[in-house]
Amino acid sequence: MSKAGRLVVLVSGSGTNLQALLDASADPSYGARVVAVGADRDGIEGLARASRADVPTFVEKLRDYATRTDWDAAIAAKIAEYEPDLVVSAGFMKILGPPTLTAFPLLNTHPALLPSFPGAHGVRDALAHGVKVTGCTVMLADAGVDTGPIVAQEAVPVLPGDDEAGLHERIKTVERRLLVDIVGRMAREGWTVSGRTVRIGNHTGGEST
Ligand SMILES: Nc1nc2c(c(=O)[nH]1)N[C@@H](CN(C=O)c1ccc(C(=O)N[C@@H](CCC(=O)O)C(=O)O)cc1)CN2
Ligand SMILES: NCC(=O)N[C@@H]1O[C@H](COP(=O)([O-])[O-])[C@@H](O)[C@H]1O
Repeated sequence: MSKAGRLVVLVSGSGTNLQALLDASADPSYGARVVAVGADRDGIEGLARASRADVPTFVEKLRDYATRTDWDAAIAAKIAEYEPDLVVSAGFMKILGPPTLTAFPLLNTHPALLPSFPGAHGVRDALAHGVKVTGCTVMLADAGVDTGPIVAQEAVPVLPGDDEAGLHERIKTVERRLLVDIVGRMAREGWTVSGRTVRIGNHTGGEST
């Protein structure tokens, strides 16, 4: 059974999911704390949020490395410096390779109901398809793109006149609550993975979370 007290959170943008985790971890009973924040780019609000919270940060830019393999090795090594129990991808916009995936559990949050609309533009793609219901997904990442086992999902209605930004903000309100809940439960209760089923705690019933 895995536990998740030490979190490294990876961001690429505004970091509102990160901020929700920082706020939650201020309560010692939450059971997890953000020990570092990493990014693939600098000058983003997510890094500023970490600095304001006195959390160490690091940036590993793909363009600084000769190959993607070199970048994969570098970001995995940087993550390892902080000895995380769980890495949380919260708006991190790079696919992570085997050096990270084989060393740490990677929890990812995605603004669509996987397996629908995977990838970097889930909200845009769902809206373009004309769905009436979308949502968010928290999953354990594997080597694929948003193909890992699903931990939790929550639906969000698409409203008439929604544009991508407005729908995404509505999704993020739900997503932040879901991510904070799941990370906290994983940290306090641990989790197991059996095939595509993730069980948090010692549940032996049919539920998957
Ligand atoms: N091994 C994995 N790593 C990551 C996953 C995953 O499922 N497996 N999820 C992503 C987050 N994500 C969706 O939730 C996602 C983010 C970005 C992309 C993507 O196509 N990225 C491109 C570059 C895009 C850019 O730089 O703007 C790329 O990596 O080449 C797909 C899915 C986090 N990591
Ligand atoms: N496919 C990855 C992806 O689209 N991730 C999404 O980026 C947003 C980041 O918001 P934040 O930086 O304010 O937390 C979140 O909605 C997250 O699900």
